Amino acid sequence: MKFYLAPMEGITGHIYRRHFHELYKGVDKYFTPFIATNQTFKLKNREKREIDPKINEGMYVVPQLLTNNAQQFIWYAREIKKLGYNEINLNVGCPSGTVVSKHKGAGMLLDLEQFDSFLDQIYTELSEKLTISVKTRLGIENFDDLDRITEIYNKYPLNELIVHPRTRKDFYKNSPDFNAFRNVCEKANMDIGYNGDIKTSDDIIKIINDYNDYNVNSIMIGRGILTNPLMLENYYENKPHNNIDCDRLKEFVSRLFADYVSDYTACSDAINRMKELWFYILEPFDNCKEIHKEMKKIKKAKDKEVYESAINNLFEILREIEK
Ligand SMILES: Cc1cc2nc3c(=O)[nH]c(=O)nc-3n(C[C@H](O)[C@H](O)[C@H](O)COP(=O)(O)O)c2cc1C
Repeated sequence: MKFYLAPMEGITGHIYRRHFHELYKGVDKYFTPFIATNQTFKLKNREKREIDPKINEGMYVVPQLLTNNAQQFIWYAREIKKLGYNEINLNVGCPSGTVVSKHKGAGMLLDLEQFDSFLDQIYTELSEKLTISVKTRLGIENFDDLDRITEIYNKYPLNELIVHPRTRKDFYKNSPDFNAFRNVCEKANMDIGYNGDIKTSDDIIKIINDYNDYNVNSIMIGRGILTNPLMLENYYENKPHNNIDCDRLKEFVSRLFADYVSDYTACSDAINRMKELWFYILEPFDNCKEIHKEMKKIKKAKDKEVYESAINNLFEILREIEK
């Protein structure tokens, strides 16, 4: 089984990926947060940095595109290929209202004929040796179109279909629908990846065991790794999933913060970026009053000193818990 770090806009950018890769093991592929194509046919500086081969050196990085325009997909894909990437991922999952209303992300599933013709155009015109994987939801309001969606994917030589078995309507609520996932596994003719709510080694083992008879070759993990970056090592080394290794975590968040501070003009932006990550890291400690208190301080922090003092206190508490 291969493990992928899910693309997460605003969190798993190049800084997160680099430090994660230097400090933690277990991820085979890293997906960039989506790059939205546009008619200027120009990569923004921020996007260029995200896929700069030097910045991503030593990691298998897959740039992800968000678009419903075949010509734009083709232009961006060629630019990305020129940089040395051999795989591109198409986002057919983003549930955000502004994205879906433009028939992008999960919104591509609103008009399946149009979606089919989009895939047809990119596969007809992109003659370069470039593999395309898709990260997809399985419907808009319900799973009624599931068979048709799978049929469409089956028409094209996709490298891999990474399935997040929720509808657009679900956003990230409700549980992933395993009947819908099994249905895709039964009918799809390509490699399949699973994504959604994998938080512990037991969740991983369940996917491996339950879909042993199908082409499920990868598991993509987002929030589980944000919560505990040690998650895959815990799985490989048979350690409890709440093993966090405070020293390494402290090193990780310190490096991230230092790089965000130098990346942003305002320190408060770097703090905001960290707050988002702390929300996930501290989720398992929701019932711990002392942690709540420090979390509140982090939420209010506007300058480096206040933020760092709260972090130091947090690690003292986490170390006590670790004992
Ligand atoms: C804050 C946030 C940002 C996300 N950004 C992206 C993105 O850029 N591209 C994408 O395909 N999915 C994105 N996702 C979805 C995740 O990649 C993943 O499919 C989702 O979190 C479910 O997996 P998980 O339960 O392992 O986290 C995002 C999710 C969240 C919560």
